[in-house]
Order: sequence, then C-alpha cells, then structure tokens
Amino acid sequence: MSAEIAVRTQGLTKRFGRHVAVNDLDLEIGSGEVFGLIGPNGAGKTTLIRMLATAEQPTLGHIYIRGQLLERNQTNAHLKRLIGYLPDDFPLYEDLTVWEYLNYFARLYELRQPRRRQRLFDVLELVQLTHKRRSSVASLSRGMKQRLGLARTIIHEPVLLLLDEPVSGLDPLARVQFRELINVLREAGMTIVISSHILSDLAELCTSVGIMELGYLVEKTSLQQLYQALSQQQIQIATLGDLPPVEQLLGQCPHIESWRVDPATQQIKAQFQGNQADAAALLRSLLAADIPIYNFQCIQEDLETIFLDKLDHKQVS
Ligand SMILES: Nc1ncnc2c1ncn2[C@@H]1O[C@H](COP(=O)(O)OP(=O)(O)OP(=O)(O)O)[C@@H](O)[C@H]1O
Repeated sequence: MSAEIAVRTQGLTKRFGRHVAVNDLDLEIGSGEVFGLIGPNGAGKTTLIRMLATAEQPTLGHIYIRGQLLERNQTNAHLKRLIGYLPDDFPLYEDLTVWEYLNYFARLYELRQPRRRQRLFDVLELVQLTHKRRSSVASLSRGMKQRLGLARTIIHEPVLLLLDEPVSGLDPLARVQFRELINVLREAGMTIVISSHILSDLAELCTSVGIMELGYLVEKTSLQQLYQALSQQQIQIATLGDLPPVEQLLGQCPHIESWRVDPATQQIKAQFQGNQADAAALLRSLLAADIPIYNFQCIQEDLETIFLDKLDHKQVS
C-alpha cells in the first residue's frame, strides 16, 4: 500500500440538534485501500460518508482529501472531481436509456466529445452493460441498476469512491458480480470506502475495516489483524463417557483458556488458542486416556460472529 493518505479526518463531528451522529472521529485511509465501514443501524456510517462526499457539512473538525483540506462553505470543485459518491438511495431516471442516463451525468461533469463517448463505452464495458445501452433504465434488474449506479459514480474518473451500502438488497450472484467490479477498480488504483452491515461481503473485499458504534470509530484495523485480535477458535468435544475426565485433561492443556458444557447437548465448548498441531495433540491425549470421543471439532469464528459476540453490537440487522 502506498504511504500516501487518501482521506484524513481530524476531530470530525456531526450533530443533528442535540444528537451526535459522528463523534470526534480521527481516521486515516491509505491510498489504494478498500476500507470497509462496519456498524449497526444508526452508527453514523452514512453521515460520515456524506461528509466525506461533501453532501453534509461537518459541525466540527476537518476532512483532508489527498492532503487538501475540504473548505467549509466553499464549492471545493477541484476536490469534488476526485470523489465518486454512490448513496444508498441514488436516483435512477427510469425513462432514460442506459446510454442517455450515463451521458447526462457525463455532461454534468463537463466531459467533452469525443472523450465523452469513449468514456461511456469504457465504463459500460467495465460494468458489463454495453449490451444494455439502448435499454431503458426501468427494464434493468436490480443488480444491473446497481452496476449502472457505479458506472455513473466513476464516469468522471474519480480517485476516491464512497459507496454507501452498495450491495444491500442484491441477490448472491449480483453481489459476486459487484464484488468483482470493486476488485477491478481497486486494481486500477482507486481508494474505496464501502459501508455495509453485511459483514461477509466486506470480508472478501476490504483491505481494512473500521467499526463504528454510536458515532464513534471504535476500531480500525486490517481485516487480518481483526481476525487475529478478536477471533478465537473453539473446540467442541462430545464424549459417550463422563465429562470430568475430559475436563481434567482440558485443565492441563496450555492452549485451553476456558470451557463450558452446553446443557442441551452435553458437549464441551472450549476456547482454544493453539494451532492445528496443538489441537491434534489434545485429541491424542483424550484418546490415549481412553475417553470415548465421538465428536472433536475446531471452529474458527467468522467476522459476523466476532462482530456480534465480541463487540456486543446487538443492533445489527
Ligand atoms: N438529517 C438528519 N437529521 C437528524 N438525525 C439524523 C439525520 N441523519 C442521520 N441522523 C441520525 O444520526 C444517526 C446516524 O445515522 P446514519 O444514517 O449516519 O447511521 P448509519 O450507520 O448509516 O445507519 P444505517 O446502517 O441504518 O444506514 C442516527 O441516529 C440517525 O437517526
């Protein structure tokens, strides 16, 4: 990753009346990152993205895009050209054809001919809608409409993409297609901020994530670090025999932090910190003690479980 900082906020705060939607937020997003913004409903993700997109004025604090300050109460036209913003409820003019729709936005961005025409073809090709260019927007599937929205967002060749919940409501295939598109844009060098509460979607896309709650950025980390810091493995053990001998061996294992017995199934669920060889050694010791094990399973928690359980975000829908 380049050392260049694409987005920096300092003490960024947004209040709506007495309600603080974004609270004293300091954030740095490196150039070329795909930064996932995770958080439950009402955490402040949309408000943050809207401020970055200049669609909302901060109450306090500063935003720098590629080191340049977004000036309060100014048009910031030169910085706006660097930004592509896809809101979660972006407008689609359903009566227009796909070409007319994109051409309209290209003209708003003052792209001149013949470059405009070429840019439209390039973008349509990228979002795989070239064959639909004469179709009305109304006739597109939801996934196609979302790709058209993305095409509109990148028509002026921004370097920073702000995508608010771009995959919500898409079916699994459309999500995969959208993800592939994001990867292409990332490889082309764009910095991408993408919010979602569909955590598994972000997990496959992002180089780093920020977790928001109640307007605060409570965590910013690479996805790998998040897994390492927060993920714990669990080992589930079931025996046909008595539980105390199993518990005695678990107590002697240096990689077992704690365990509990599931009252419904009588399975032991142990928090495990070791690697695969450590797990194999534990299983060997159980079998060597003649314990009639019929289930021994290592489970790595996924991001969703980590998020819900460890960070205790109860509101995620
Ligand atoms: N224009 C507004 N006026 C008053 N309150 C607002 C306004 N916009 C947002 N809020 C409030 O600010 C808080 C943060 O809202 P925001 O939409 O940024 O959260 P979010 O994390 O994007 O949520 P979601 O995942 O539901 O989109 C919420 O409590 C919301 O009600």
